Amino acid sequence: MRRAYHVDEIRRAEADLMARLPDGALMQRAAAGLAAVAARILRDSGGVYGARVALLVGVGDNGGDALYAGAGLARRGARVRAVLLDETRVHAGGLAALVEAGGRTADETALDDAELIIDGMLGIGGHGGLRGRAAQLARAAADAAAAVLAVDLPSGIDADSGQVAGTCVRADATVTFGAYKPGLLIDPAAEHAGVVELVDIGLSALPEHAAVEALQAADVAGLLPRPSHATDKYLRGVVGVACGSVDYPGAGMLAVGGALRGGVGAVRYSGPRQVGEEILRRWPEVLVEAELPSAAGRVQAWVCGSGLPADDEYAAQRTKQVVDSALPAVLDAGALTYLDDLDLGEHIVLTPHAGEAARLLGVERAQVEANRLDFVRGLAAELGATVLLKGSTTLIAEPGGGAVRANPTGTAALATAGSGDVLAGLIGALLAAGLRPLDAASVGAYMHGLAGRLARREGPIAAGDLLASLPRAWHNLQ
Ligand SMILES: NC(=O)C1=CN([C@@H]2O[C@H](COP(=O)(O)OP(=O)(O)OC[C@H]3O[C@@H](n4cnc5c(N)ncnc54)[C@H](O)[C@@H]3O)[C@@H](O)[C@H]2O)[C@@H](O)CC1
Ligand SMILES: Nc1ncnc2c1ncn2[C@@H]1O[C@H](COP(=O)(O)OP(=O)(O)O)[C@@H](O)[C@H]1O
Ligand SMILES: [K+]
Repeated sequence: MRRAYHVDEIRRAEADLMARLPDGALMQRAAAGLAAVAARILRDSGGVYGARVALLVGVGDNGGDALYAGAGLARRGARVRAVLLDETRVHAGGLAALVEAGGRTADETALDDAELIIDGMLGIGGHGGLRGRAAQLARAAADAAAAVLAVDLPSGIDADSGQVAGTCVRADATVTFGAYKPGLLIDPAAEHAGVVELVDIGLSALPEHAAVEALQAADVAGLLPRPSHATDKYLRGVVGVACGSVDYPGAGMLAVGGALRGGVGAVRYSGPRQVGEEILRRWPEVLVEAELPSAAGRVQAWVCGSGLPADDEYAAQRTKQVVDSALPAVLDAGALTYLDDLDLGEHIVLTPHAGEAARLLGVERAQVEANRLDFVRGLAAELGATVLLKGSTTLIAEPGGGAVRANPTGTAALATAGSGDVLAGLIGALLAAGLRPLDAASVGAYMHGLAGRLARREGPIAAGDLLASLPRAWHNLQ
């Protein structure tokens, strides 16, 4: 699991540790970790000795880290040049160490022939987007041929929210110190960080709950339902799917397809007769049941809403019956328009995209897009349900607070009609198999993204291709 903490939490943990260590020790640890990663990158392109390294050096401790790491590389024979953001404000000890090791200051032409650029302009002390010379240097780094290694985080991203306001450094790799920051897990900032490596500097006084966490492959493998030897189809779980309508039958098909790939023993379909007949033609193994959920056979969880129209009495009734069953359920798409007066709870997973979330909160879509972390937390708290906010980084929040999950497997290939229906079916199956709502939603998003990544290798994908690659995604984790 990758755990990320907010800047004020990291600062408190850092102060606790600094009080117990000699002056400057923490920066030395950070710089040593940074220099080790830089050396590894340079080794892959011909070695540290003689390599040309440019440092972008800001006015704070982020610049200090870069200078001490640069000194370490210079001692190993690298030709290190420091481009200072402000010559009147620079970490004096770091600059002295660099010069003593044979490095020197330079103007920004140092970027032109560098093999590696180390971005030490701004770390967790940064506020707002890059301005003036910092923005200019970020653009020059983007134009240069060198690989870019960010110190702690790419300069200019918002560490706490993952927002990017204006120009910001785009790194190939980031060395982050002590703990992840939410911005390293949430787009658009995460996308600017490249491969993120965590350097342990001994921070221990971090809060019990992370602000944001991201499941990794091993976590997901541990959560996937696995049938025991002596199981049967009912013990594995039965999921009910109340999706699809006469006007939108495809959404019902795709949700059923996702549910069939979610590790349950059986899928029951409840909906219009003609949609049920279509489903049976494609999947004879589905149990096609009554048109209303309350009349269907027993299930352990429901999926409802994909392909349900708004302002429709039958759709409202299907949604209400699913929620009234008090079973765990996924409410997607159309079902999100019928939430008034329903008794939601943590066991209900709502799956809005930013537009649907905006409508539920009575705000503009752009506001949600601009601060997805706050809005997913707010929506979960306000509606009293588990909320999965879809998007380039899908986020999942519980109504009682706690760590928000950020999905690490997203790919733009998923932005294709019907892909959300597959996701809803998949999460419903994981709920029926017994995963708790937060885990079902985050494992579902992880597998959905992984299936998208596998499928896109063969070319552009449609939602149906996700169904075909889900078993491969599953296999990859076993
Ligand atoms: N937190 C930790 O545990 C550790 C932190 N260290 C380093 O210290 C960094 C934090 O250092 P600082 O607190 O000095 O902060 P930074 O070095 O991130 O930034 C400091 C200064 O940049 C200026 N600034 C802020 N926003 C700006 C903007 N948008 N454009 C231009 N200038 C701007 C301000 O004058 C601010 O005081 C971390 O990111 C990390 O690199 C490490 O040295 C050691 C361990
Ligand atoms: N830029 C993106 N990068 C990664 N995933 C995305 C992006 N845009 C959308 N997605 C994902 O694609 C899926 C689209 O779902 P949704 O908006 O409900 O579409 P539909 O209703 O057509 O199925 C969601 O899982 C969402 O997280
Ligand atoms: K930085």
